[in-house]
Amino acid sequence: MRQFTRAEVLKHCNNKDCWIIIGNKVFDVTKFLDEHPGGCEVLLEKAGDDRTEAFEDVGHSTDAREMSKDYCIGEIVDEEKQTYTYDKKPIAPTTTTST
Ligand code: HEM
Repeated sequence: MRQFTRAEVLKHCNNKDCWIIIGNKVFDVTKFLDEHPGGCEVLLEKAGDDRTEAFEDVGHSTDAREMSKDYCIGEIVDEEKQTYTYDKKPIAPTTTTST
């Protein structure tokens, strides 16, 4: 898989050339701008940036996650990989404690 630095991805930040980062993967969503059910604005407003939290906050469907694979062009270089908040959550919580 091709590797990119975050600085490199940030250069692709307009409607003719729009990349975003989700979960340390790099997506070229230029051709997807007109097709995104959530609109092109949300993709363009922080084009070139890390959109992991926003992507997760929307609660994208499994279909959406599958669809994103078509646009994946590589990943972030190892030195710049992030640990996201969802990485820290337990995968299968066995108890639900509310305080
Ligand atoms: C490659 C990346 C992405 C793909 C393939 C994708 C795909 C989709 C799809 C298929 C939907 C329809 C609902 C669903 O199936 O979940 C959707 C809705 C939406 N997406 Fe994305 N999305 C991407 C990135 C993003 C990002 C970065 C944002 C940033 C906020 C975003 C915001 C939204 C919003 C606001 C909706 C509308 C939700 C609604 O109206 O209920 N998406 N997206």
